[in-house]
Amino acid sequence: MWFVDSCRKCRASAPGGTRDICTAQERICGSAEAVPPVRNVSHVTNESGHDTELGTTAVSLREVTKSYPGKGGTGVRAVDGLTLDLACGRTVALLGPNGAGKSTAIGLMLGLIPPDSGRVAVFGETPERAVRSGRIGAMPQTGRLIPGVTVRELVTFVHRTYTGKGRPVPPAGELMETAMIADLAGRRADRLSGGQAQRVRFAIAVAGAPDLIVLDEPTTGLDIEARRELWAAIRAYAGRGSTVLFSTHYLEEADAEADRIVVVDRGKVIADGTGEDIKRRVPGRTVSVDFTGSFTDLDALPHVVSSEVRGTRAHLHTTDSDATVMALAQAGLLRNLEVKGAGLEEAFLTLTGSSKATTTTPTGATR
Ligand SMILES: Nc1ncnc2c1ncn2[C@@H]1O[C@H](COP(=O)(O)OP(=O)(O)OP(=O)(O)O)[C@@H](O)[C@H]1O
Repeated sequence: MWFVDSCRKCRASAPGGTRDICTAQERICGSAEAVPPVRNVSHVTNESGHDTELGTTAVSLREVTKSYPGKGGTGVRAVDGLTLDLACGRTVALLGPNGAGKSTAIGLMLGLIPPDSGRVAVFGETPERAVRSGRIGAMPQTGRLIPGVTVRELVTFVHRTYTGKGRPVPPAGELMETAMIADLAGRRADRLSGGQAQRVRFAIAVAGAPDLIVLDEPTTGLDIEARRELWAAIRAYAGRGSTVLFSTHYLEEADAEADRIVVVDRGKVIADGTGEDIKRRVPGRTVSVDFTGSFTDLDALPHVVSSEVRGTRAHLHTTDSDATVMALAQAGLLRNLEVKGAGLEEAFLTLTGSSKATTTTPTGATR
């Protein structure tokens, strides 16, 4: 059995550990699942009264692999030897192009998908046990709200399934306030806008006051205002000491909302750190010029990783801005030149090595 620094339950302490007693540690130690020890724990008490420890592991994946059968015997390796630890109390973004393995990784963490090999632990337990004990709440990518009931009826019903089960949960009214849906209480759940429905789904996901909430592309398809409102609700929840893991295609969203960004591609982690860390890893720059010609011509310029045209401005993401600028000059395209350091988007495109990767800006334009 693995144990944290010290624990009343297993009566063991890791080298250098203290004898402080912590109920959260007790829960973690109660499992036979292995999670690596984490040091320098500081405590946060969340709204539900549970101790959450910044620095203690909420989710641990060890060499996890998952393949799906494909046509003609060729399988797809969706998750490929993934090793990842998510610390309690943090907000983490899982970023990656289409088909990178984000949803599969989330399915593994939620116990919805069994791994082919490797080990998945959530708060030191199997995902299934963590889900059963109410420690994880999830908002999947798809799923309609039950028709024919009001928002209040739906949220109250889900809330009731969690009350009296040992975990303290906030009153249903407070839950609706947190999810910013109090004003929708009397509305039919199946007749809401996309953004309103997502906030109701968020309320359902947090109804059991989980310590970890997993959100699979929570803002996809929402307009700017709806995204802003959903994030206000998620942020309020995270602020109570809960761990948040979300997958997204919105790079700016990951940069703005996450303490840590984990970039996955072809089922592997290819970058991991803060938005600043990830930007620093990429020496690329953005070269912008006035442009009214063909978009595809720009991709062929030397060292251009990706390009886009917004209005009459072309923005070229390049790994060698000098060479790109020279080529633009030779092509007679050097008008109103501007050269800037790489943003997260350029970093992402360079790291995933593909200008064809589907990334989306918060304005909704997909490339
Ligand atoms: N049930 C399945 N059967 C077969 N292949 C699957 C299945 N689910 C996912 N895949 C494949 O596994 C790979 C990873 O898919 P996954 O949905 O995990 O990626 P993703 O990063 O979440 O993608 P997206 O951003 O498009 O949602 C893809 O190649 C996908 O086609």
